[in-house]
Amino acid sequence: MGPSLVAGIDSSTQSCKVVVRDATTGALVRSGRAPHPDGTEVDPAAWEVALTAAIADAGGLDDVGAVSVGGQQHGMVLLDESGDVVRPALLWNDTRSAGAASDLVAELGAEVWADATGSVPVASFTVTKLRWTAQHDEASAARATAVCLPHDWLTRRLRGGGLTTDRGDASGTGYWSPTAGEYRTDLLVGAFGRELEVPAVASPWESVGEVEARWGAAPGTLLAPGTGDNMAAALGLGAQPGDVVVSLGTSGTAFAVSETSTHDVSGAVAGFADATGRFLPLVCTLNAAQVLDVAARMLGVDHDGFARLALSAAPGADGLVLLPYLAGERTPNRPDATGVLAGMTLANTTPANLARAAVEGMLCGLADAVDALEALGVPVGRVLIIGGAAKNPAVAEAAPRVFGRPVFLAEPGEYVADGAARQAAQVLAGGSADVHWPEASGRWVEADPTPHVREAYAALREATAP
Ligand SMILES: Nc1ncnc2c1ncn2[C@@H]1O[C@H](COP(=O)(O)OP(=O)(O)O)[C@@H](O)[C@H]1O
Ligand SMILES: O=C(CO)[C@@H](O)[C@H](O)COP(=O)(O)O
Repeated sequence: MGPSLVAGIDSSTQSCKVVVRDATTGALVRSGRAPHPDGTEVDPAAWEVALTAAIADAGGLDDVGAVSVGGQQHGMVLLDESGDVVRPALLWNDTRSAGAASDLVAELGAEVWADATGSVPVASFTVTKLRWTAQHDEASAARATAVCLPHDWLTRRLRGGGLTTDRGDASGTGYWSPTAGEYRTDLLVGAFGRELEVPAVASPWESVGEVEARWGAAPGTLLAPGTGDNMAAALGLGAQPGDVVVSLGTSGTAFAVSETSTHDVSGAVAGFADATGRFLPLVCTLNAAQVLDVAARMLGVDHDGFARLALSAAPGADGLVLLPYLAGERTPNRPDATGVLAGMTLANTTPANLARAAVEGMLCGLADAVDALEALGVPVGRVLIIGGAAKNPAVAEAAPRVFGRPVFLAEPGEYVADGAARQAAQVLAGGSADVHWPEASGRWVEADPTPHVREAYAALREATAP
């Protein structure tokens, strides 16, 4: 009998997490983690350092049969002729390429982009970072011979060479068509000025090689294709059409598994592919968990103290409203925006109301995201909440009020790493055999809706529109 364990990796914005699970039952056997450096431009070597530490923290890979990497989407990793990294990676939340995004959309028109790639590019998309590099870092552009994404690069490092990716992550580049399942080299060349080598796109349950011995893996340890972190989370949760997942990590995302592709010309909904052969319409904001981190720091409290403050305030924070665009914003597309605190009076400007306004502002951005999915015809049966900030009791209390419906609060967990592990289990099983892991557990949270909170937020959002 072969090994019965698999490892899933989540190389996300703020940290690297590893889970080791039983391939047959999905039971968690052990796990580990390590932090990533801050910043929106990161040397990929730092991800490898963190992966090495997280694997060690998780007790190593010597007894696992297959490994898969889920990673933050869109980040641009440029390689030279020798396969070395050319410049620090530009991450999904680096807004320097906003001007490049506007130019690319103006050159072809939003409809052409939405038709070709499912999405209208904003600063997050890899294609805009290629244009930015061609214009602002000519020396790096001249050296580059290949482009890949964070999960592609770590997969390459685990294998010891080669470039592979999957449908999910390829769909966030801006030069791959989820409907045709093919690269749009013309779009890459239009952005960068010439061709670059791109990773081969593996099918969902295809093995893309073996893990090199230097990682402490046994000979024959398989590598699964990996995928983007949101696609991996969908897989880890076992999301089905009708489920809308809201992830409150560094990014705030709302996404759903769909049998059909989407092509939103407004650009609000990105028409990604998922990790299983289906599609993953997704809305992403730049401002989620870190809004609460900053608010807690400003108030001089930890996450628990912050929750106590926010829970002690009434819904609506006595009229205090936070538009939380602290990192600029992606949806709506306002890359140069800053946060705005409105409605301050002598009476309502208290620590409790500030904490409440931060929670509500973050959630209102995500409630808008769910509305955008629904407006595109995505069915919203169940809203599931995951991600670091979902651990905060104030978020759990406010979410059903702001979303205006009961929400399913998934048990705190590493759903991206779990999804990667599940993909690894499927690859280990030979691809075609179905792997059945139990559904994610959690609890329903209900509360009376507070539409006045959404209305006050929408008024501020519109009043500050450029
Ligand atoms: N109890 C909590 N309350 C609010 N935020 C939290 C809590 N625990 C963790 N976080 C925040 O969640 C974020 C990490 O979430 P995670 O989903 O792992 O992000 P990512 O995948 O983008 O790296 C950090 O900003 C962290 O401070
Ligand atoms: O850009 C997107 C989705 O399009 C982000 O969701 C990134 O994939 C980063 O995710 P987290 O690190 O916040 O999980």
